Amino acid sequence: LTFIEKNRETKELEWALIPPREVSQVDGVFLEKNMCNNWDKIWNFQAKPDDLLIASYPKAGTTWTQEIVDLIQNNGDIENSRRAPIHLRHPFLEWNSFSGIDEANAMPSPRTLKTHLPIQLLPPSFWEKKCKIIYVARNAKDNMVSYYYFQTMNKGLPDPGSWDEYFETFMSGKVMWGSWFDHVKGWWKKKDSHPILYLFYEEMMKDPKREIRKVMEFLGKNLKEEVLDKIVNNTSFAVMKNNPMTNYINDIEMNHSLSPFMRKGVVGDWKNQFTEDQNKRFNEDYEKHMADTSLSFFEEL
Ligand SMILES: Nc1ncnc2c1ncn2[C@@H]1O[C@H](COP(=O)(O)O)[C@@H](OP(=O)(O)O)[C@H]1O
Ligand SMILES: CCc1ccc(OS(=O)(=O)O)cc1
Repeated sequence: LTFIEKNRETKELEWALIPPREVSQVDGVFLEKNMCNNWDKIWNFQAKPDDLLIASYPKAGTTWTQEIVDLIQNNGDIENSRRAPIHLRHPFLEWNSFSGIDEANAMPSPRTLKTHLPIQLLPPSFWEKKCKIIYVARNAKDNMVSYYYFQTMNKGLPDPGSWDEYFETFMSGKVMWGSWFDHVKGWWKKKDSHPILYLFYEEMMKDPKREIRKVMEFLGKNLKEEVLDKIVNNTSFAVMKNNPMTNYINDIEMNHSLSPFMRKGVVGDWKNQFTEDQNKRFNEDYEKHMADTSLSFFEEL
């Protein structure tokens, strides 16, 4: 075996020995057990008026949005955005392994923070301080497929079982951070009474420059066209897949040989995963869940 092959084997063996995280609940929402045990600390987090929060359901395009925001804040300075891995640049509020709350508290303002919490579990200080929030959403079918592969490679999350099993788990909302339906609908409603920029993964794929401009305006910045073009290029899937500061390559809980963090980055991959039966069942359930919202998604481009 070459050194690289041996190293990979050792890493995979180490990964296999990491015990899966335990899950518990806060107000009926499944969260990692440490988060639930530390819930008071999370709930009582003190946001500041100039905090920016990036919120999403897991696997909706969070990292992509984070990198876009960071580059806009740094006027397109690529070197500066490569100063640290994305989870250190933007504390992951509720995630204990990265000590999200402690990192946020230690960070100088203005801070950019990340969360996957559903609207009803967001610490109230974000509302009290009227913090700007960017929410990114992705169509449920692609989001489900992406989450399934993420759970297969990430020991920070429960083992998803087979795809067929996972389909049922996701539809019932018994996944970490809760039901996709409640998440996207809750944040959609809140945008009418709070400064929330609601983005869609599919729109970002269709016209990245237009969506990046929206983020820039929301942040009150004014960048030249050439800087915007630079940001478009540097936040493409291909560039971010090769960027060690955005691809979680050094996270010991992730086994990228099972499924890379930067997996496919497309709209419509669900067609390669859903059976005809699952698609039919999904569409029926979807109609019921989404009957009470004006929110709609593209499932293909
Ligand atoms: N620059 C980019 N362009 C398009 N998709 C991207 C992207 N960066 C990350 N993604 C995709 O966004 C998903 C991860 O989202 P999150 O950051 O919320 O975990 C993954 O989807 P896939 O698993 O479908 O490939 C990943 O490949
Ligand atoms: C391992 C912790 C972790 C990292 C990233 C997660 O979500 S997302 O990629 O930002 O959607 C979730 C858990």
